[in-house]
Amino acid sequence: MLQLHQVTLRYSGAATPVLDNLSLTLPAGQSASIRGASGCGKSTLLAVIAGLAAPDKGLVQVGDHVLSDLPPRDQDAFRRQSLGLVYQQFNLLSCFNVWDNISFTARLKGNYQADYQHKLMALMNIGHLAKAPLTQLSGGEQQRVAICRALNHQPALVLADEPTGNLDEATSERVADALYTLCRETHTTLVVVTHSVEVATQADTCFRLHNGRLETLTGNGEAQ
Ligand SMILES: Nc1ncnc2c1ncn2[C@@H]1O[C@H](COP(=O)(O)OP(=O)(O)OP(=O)(O)O)[C@@H](O)[C@H]1O
Repeated sequence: MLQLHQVTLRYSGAATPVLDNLSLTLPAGQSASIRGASGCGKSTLLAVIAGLAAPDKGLVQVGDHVLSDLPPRDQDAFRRQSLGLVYQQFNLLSCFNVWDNISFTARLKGNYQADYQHKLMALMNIGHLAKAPLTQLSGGEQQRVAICRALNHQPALVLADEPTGNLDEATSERVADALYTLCRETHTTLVVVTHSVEVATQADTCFRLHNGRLETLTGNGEAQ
């Protein structure tokens, strides 16, 4: 279960809060998509859920953990164990090849399984790139490496910021399908920020972020 309770965040110097008393309940294993105008606060919301940005007020609860109640070291451990993050800018390690980038977090967590990694890479159609240096990859290929890395340690919650932003329409559809299907199969809670209607509408609940609050467009996830 992912729960946000009356979360407010205002960046210093901003006239209004980017998140304004925002609440959300998403049952474990369900997926949610978040759309909204550029600059409305979608990436900020993901950063708050991940505990990477502290709200001025409100609580974020992932499973049994209220992140802000944990000391910093335990927050880091929690992120390593339980979160899979797909960043807009990929944040891959350019000194490693594709295989080692994808295995990195799973090795840190101690649940690296080569068979599972092969499966993920095949689903994302990058199996042939295992030995390739990152410098030889297109933006779309790097994006799929980043998605595999986020899923490989089998986290309880995956947060994906524009996971298909660099992909053509056909590849975007395939990658989004694989992401949603894998998360359903593994009972992983998934939050996807996207501008794509096609990607958004595959989620169990579709939200729009507007004026600092979430509105439910379709599905039965709860928000305010
Ligand atoms: N660290 C920061 N300090 C101050 N303002 C910030 C910071 N990060 C983001 N902002 C501002 O907060 C607002 C929301 O930014 P955010 O990146 O969350 O929007 P977004 O909805 O993800 O945008 P996009 O769809 O363009 O990626 C923007 O006006 C942005 O300029």
